[in-house]
Amino acid sequence: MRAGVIVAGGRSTRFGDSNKAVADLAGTPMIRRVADCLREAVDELVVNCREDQVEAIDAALSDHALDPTFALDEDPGQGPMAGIATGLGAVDSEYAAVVACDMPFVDPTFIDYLFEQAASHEAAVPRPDEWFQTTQAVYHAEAMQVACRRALERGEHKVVEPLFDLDYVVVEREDVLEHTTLETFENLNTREEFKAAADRF
Ligand SMILES: Nc1nc2c(ncn2[C@@H]2O[C@H](COP(=O)(O)OP(=O)(O)OP(=O)(O)O)[C@@H](O)[C@H]2O)c(=O)[nH]1
Ligand SMILES: [Mg+2]
Repeated sequence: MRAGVIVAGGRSTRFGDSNKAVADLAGTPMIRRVADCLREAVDELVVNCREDQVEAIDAALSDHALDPTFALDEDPGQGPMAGIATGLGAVDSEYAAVVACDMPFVDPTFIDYLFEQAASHEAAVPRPDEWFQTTQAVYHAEAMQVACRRALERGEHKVVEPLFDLDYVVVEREDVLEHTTLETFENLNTREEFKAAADRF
């Protein structure tokens, strides 16, 4: 069993006043596009968000084959790492792919590859450039959850911080490019980026 966790508890400030997770992207809410991609790679789906987002996200994912469950931020606005921990706390599977709600081009074959790489380790995290792509990575759910909670207790909010407590595999650029394209990491933040991306579906 493999899980997917979509992290969607952000405030979408660069997008304006509305929740970008459910914003229309070429006729489909963005988060539904992410769930559709994950459907090819996982058996269960958890959506992490704030309580006030549930109704709209649930509607955006209505009748989805993965039948998502929600994991709500108790203390909203603590950043993506807190959301990752909350989401991972709700999965049944040993390993979970964490994907941000604003990555509508996520490549399921690459997610498969990350699951393979994470096996017998505690995480597989792509590093296509100088940054770790911690919101498109596969984690041992329990181990990462514990590491996130520890990092938060230390007052750390950077998502790389819990990695250093884990046995993690780095999927370097060359390896990334052998299995997918950089489009998989593209994340949409502004209305302009939405408009430009919509033309590609
Ligand atoms: N649970 C949770 N998720 C978050 C939080 N902040 C960001 N995220 C999620 O992390 C991912 C990447 O974050 P951003 O691209 O910065 O999204 P955002 O924070 O909603 O948008 P901006 O306000 O424009 O930065 C998105 O999937 C967000 O939903 C948070 O405080 N809590
Ligand atoms: Mg943000």
